[in-house]
Amino acid sequence: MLLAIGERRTLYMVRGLIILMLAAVISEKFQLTLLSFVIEKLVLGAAVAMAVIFQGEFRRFLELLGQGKVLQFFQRKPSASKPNNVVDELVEAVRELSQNRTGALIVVETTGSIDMRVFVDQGVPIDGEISKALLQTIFQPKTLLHDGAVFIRGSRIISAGVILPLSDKTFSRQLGTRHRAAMGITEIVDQCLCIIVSEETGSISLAEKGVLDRPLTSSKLKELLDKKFALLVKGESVAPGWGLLSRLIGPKGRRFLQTTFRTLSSNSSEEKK
Ligand SMILES: Nc1ncnc2c1ncn2[C@@H]1O[C@H](COP(=O)(O)OP(=O)(O)OP(=O)(O)O)[C@@H](O)[C@H]1O
Repeated sequence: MLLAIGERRTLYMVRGLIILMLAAVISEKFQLTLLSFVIEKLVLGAAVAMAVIFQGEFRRFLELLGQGKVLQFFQRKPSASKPNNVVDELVEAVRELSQNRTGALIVVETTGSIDMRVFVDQGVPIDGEISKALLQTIFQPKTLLHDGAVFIRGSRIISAGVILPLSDKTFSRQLGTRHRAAMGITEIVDQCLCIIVSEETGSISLAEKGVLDRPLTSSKLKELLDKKFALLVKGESVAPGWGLLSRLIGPKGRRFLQTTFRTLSSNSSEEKK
């Protein structure tokens, strides 16, 4: 229940915690003792749950703090960017799959790392460099792995045969479960895109945040992917896991945190000298 399985869900959880904290302050102000007691316990429980959810981020934060490199925490992991050849290999594979009417479903991680527990089935680990040949091979109808989605992180194919959660939205009859699965995963996980090649028509679609952009030509797909990853590289330098916090505190808050931590880091390096 309390797994951080997507930025949007996490955002709702943090909002919930903030609402609870506000309710605690208000009930205390109006001296509603019993309500205040209950809310206080709820806030405590929620805070512990959040600490468990973000344990990875906290651990990394404390490690970097100890090393006096806390600024690194606010820098985006290089995996968010995709070198041109990765997008090229991906688009070339999609173009040929589309020409041959070979169905395909590809989940591409954008910012941060997706908690793979969000997948209904995590599929079979591959951990191979992206290549047109590998993608085409996986989606050949005679292979065992062609059913399901391929999951891409950075420049690597992490797994194949991944089963995604389906969207509950009502669809045009033209769109079957492959498209529903693409919309389902992008509805609940913000930090991914999903590329779909229809087996029936060969049409290419791109799903993001539960919305399908279709039909696309392969050159349009390349344009969209290039634009997306260029934006990510230019984007604010906040660690993926903290994208949520960053959104909550806004640009002023980010500047304040970065200045504070820059000062702290320089103080700690001076102390070392
Ligand atoms: N939940 C899912 N997660 C991952 N892949 C799925 C899922 N559901 C279906 N698929 C893939 O989609 C294929 C079935 O596609 P289906 O024909 O129902 O969808 P479609 O959207 O009409 O696609 P197409 O246009 O290619 O026919 C399955 O063989 C499987 O590979």
